[in-house]
Amino acid sequence: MMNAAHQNIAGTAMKLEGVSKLYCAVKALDNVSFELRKGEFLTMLGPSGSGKTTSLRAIAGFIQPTSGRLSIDGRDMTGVPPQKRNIGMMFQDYALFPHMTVLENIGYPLETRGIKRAEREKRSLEMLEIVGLAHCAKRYPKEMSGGQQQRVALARALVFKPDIVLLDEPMAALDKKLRGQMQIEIMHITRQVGATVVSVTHDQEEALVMSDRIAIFKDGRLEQIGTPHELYLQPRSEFVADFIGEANLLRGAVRATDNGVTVEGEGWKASLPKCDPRCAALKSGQGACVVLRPERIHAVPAGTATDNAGEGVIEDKIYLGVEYRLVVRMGDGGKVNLRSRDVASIAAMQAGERVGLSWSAEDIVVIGG
Ligand SMILES: Nc1ncnc2c1ncn2[C@@H]1O[C@H](COP(=O)(O)OP(=O)(O)OP(=O)(O)O)[C@@H](O)[C@H]1O
Repeated sequence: MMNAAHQNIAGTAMKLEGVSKLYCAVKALDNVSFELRKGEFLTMLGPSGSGKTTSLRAIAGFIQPTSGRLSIDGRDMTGVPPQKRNIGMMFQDYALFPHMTVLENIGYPLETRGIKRAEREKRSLEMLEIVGLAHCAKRYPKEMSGGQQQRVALARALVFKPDIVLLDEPMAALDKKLRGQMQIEIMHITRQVGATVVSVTHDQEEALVMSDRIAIFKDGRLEQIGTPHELYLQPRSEFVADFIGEANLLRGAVRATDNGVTVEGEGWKASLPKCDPRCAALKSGQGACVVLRPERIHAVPAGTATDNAGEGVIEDKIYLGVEYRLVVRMGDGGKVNLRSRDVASIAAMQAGERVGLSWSAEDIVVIGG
């Protein structure tokens, strides 16, 4: 994660203001605005067709936005071709040159920038050291493993100190175990050299592991941008709540009471006290969605309802070592998942029995409308 000193010296690396891209009737990007800070690792996450690649291509200069403005380091990028943008790129297939050695591959962007051979080799070797492959300088890409090739590609993307490095599905070609290792390695290397990174992925875990902030895309729109923690604790839409981490989404009706506001469904009730600022956005008679994270729900004896509680029937009880997972069927047939480390009390509960669920008002998110 970015440390405080890092944030203080950081300025704005890139700014998107109302960027849209139309392909005939398709809005590949719809009025996207956000700022990227220097030294930040931002991941664009979203389902297929949500606009991640289009954003990456617009930043790289391969496509021009239909409207809006994109600036890098304060410079308007309208009409600036890719080769005139100081951007490094790493693709999922690495795109290393097979006829060049590892050292020559890394030095290639320096060569195209007119850097002399001795300086090129010195800087390429320094980068090879940073990615831990100094012993492989004379090898050819085909003599390297997938993970090693990826580190060479990363070194090539970083060697000329680009303003921004773009990573396009960087782990897609790696198996699951190597992917986990490389996520951590790429994160460390890019932070070590102070790179500003924009990465694209479908993989929620990868986004959570590597990013300072995550931008969540849906249908060409930026749904929400924030730190992994913010997105998990304060999702602003059902989509984001469901996309980041595991969530129970309970839909119910809003009712104003003497004490505050409740949202109620069949067999459950969530209550916010009058002093809670969230009450202001909730209007009696409207629908709302209550987001409950599985680890924030407590299993209690049935019939001990409070202001923030529900009741249902245990459908599955699964022991996972450090915790139990319970699947509880609610009155309307919907299911609630909970995870509990209170192994002793859950062990006594049986599938088919009624169980109470309780939570505290601070641990829920209420999405109105
Ligand atoms: N060159 C193009 N011509 C027409 N439509 C396009 C073009 N490029 C993208 N689109 C459309 O724009 C929308 C956004 O596409 P984009 O490739 O940015 O999505 P994505 O989030 O990167 O998806 P994926 O995860 O599948 O790569 C999609 O509906 C896509 O079909």
